[in-house]
Formats: sequence, structure tokens, C-alpha cells
Amino acid sequence: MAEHRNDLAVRVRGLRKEYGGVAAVDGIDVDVARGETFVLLGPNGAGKSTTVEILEGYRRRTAGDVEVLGVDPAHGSLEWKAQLGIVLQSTAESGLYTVREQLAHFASFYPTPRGVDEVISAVGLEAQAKTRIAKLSGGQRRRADVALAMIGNPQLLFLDEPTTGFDPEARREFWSLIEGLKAHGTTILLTTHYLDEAARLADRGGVIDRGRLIAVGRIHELGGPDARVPLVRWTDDGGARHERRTERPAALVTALAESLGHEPAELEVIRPSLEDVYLGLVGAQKESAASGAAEEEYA
Ligand SMILES: Nc1ncnc2c1ncn2[C@@H]1O[C@H](COP(=O)(O)OP(=O)(O)OP(=O)(O)O)[C@@H](O)[C@H]1O
Repeated sequence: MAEHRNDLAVRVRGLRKEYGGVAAVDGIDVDVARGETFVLLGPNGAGKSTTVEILEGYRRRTAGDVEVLGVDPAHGSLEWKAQLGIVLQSTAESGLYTVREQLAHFASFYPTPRGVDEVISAVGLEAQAKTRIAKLSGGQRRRADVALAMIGNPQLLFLDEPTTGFDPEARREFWSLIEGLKAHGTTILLTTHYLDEAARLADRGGVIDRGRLIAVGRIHELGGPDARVPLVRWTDDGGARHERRTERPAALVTALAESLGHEPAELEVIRPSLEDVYLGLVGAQKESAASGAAEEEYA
């Protein structure tokens, strides 16, 4: 976690949100440094959007301390809001205007907006600048959403599941767009269910499960070193499948080939991906919740 408060774009301590007495967010502490891209991961209903919406100032919290760009979002001024860019899960903007008209209109709300043409080209919508938003494809609409979120020249950009429904090519183009914003120094808070997207874009991340942060850290270190030990799988001469975790997969494969006297059949060397690590973390939580419930039942 960053050490100086001024280095932080987001500081959250003990965040709690209850809906009808039930905790959707149950005591979260998290810091996001300025200039960093931070991803919140977690299963459906884990509490990601609730957390993000509290940070955006759209939702009131039940308890805890929250600072976003040094301000409590529950009391954010218009000047504070002008420093945020927000891409919601679903869009609400009017489809009646063209991309350019809508951007020009939004730009007028901000004290130091970016140029409309600069933003249109950054999101790759030059050919659609005069197209009405209602006529854009899903992927193009999402780019228009990001354009609208960028136009005010935000310090902090919230991207809530930005590439849901994108085809693979559109997703990669979108990643390049976000990488451009990162290079520009924009702090980004992302939520996504695509682990490859998180691995590609985020510097750090946290996994939320049932309202609690169960892991947080640098994206390529989440889950700790044990979760990332490579796995070697092979089939022996009798047809039995084997697997072993080892820090030295090359040595194991060499020894195997020597002892078998030939190439190990169906050999795989797998370095766990972020998706494997994530599934391990969330799966372990599920198991411990299930065994806790079983213990309670028989207590
Ligand atoms: N307005 C609301 N009233 C009551 N319960 C709510 C409300 N909004 C969210 N919840 C509940 O709070 C919990 C967390 O929801 P939230 O939308 O924050 O999850 P999420 O992690 O963003 O999920 P997803 O990945 O599906 O978007 C869920 O159990 C949800 O049903």
C-alpha cells in the first residue's frame, strides 16, 4: 500500500454497506496509488459494483472511511466530480445525438476538457463521428462511453466491466486505448470478469468475495508464490495420468524422460494463469464457508 496519503487516489478503510441489514460489503480496506491501474475481481454479487459506486459518490455507505482524490465521495463537490471519469456497466446516454455532438455537449460541463477530435481519435471513432449514438454497434457504443468518460480530462477513471460483449478484436483494441490512458498518467479503477484483461491492464488488484477482500497485491503476485508454482502433467507407460508441482519443471521433465527412456506421453508444463490463481482463491473461500456451515449445523 502506498505510504503517503497524497500519493493515493483512493483510500478505503473499514468500508461497509448493508442492504436491508445484510452486508453486501463487509469491512474492506484498500488503497489505490495515483497513476496506478487497480482491478477489483470477484464472483457475481461479491460487492464490486457496490464498492465502486460508493467511491463514485453514487451510493451511501453504512460505515467506514473513504477518500477519493482526497475527498469523501458522500460530500463530493462539482469540482471533485469533474476530476472523475465514469464508465458504468450499462449506458444511459442519449442515442439521439451524434458522437461529436454528444462529446461537445459533455465537454462544455468541464473546466479543462480534452479536445473533441483528440478524444474521438483516441477511441478510434473517427469514421463514426457523425453517426448517431443509437446507430453504433455494441463495441462502438462502449468506445463512445469511454470517450464521454475521458472528455473531462479525468484524473481517475472508473471502468465497470468495460468490455462485456466485445468480440476478441474489439477487446484488444480497447486494451490499447486503456494503455494509452495509463501512459497519460490517468489512475484507473477497473472491474472485470475477464482475467486476461485484468492481467494485461492492471498493476495491482484485489479479489472480493462475499463483501470481503480475500486477496490484494501486485497483479502478478496475487495469491502468493505457492499459487504460482508450475505444474507438470504426463501419462506413464501404463496409461496413468500424473501431475506434480515444481519450481524446476525443466529438471523434472529431463529426469522423467531419462527414467522412461522416451518422451513422456501427453506432457504438459503449466504455469498457473491469473485465472487459475483467482479460481483457487475463490474456490478455497467457498470450501471454507461450506465447512464452516457444516460445523455450525452439527454444533
Ligand atoms: N440496491 C440494492 N438493494 C439491495 N441489494 C443490493 C442492491 N444492489 C446490490 N445488492 C446486493 O448486494 C450484493 C453485491 O452486489 P454488487 O452489485 O455490488 O456485486 P458485484 O460484485 O458488482 O456483482 P456482478 O459481478 O454481478 O456485477 C448482491 O448480493 C446484490 O444482490
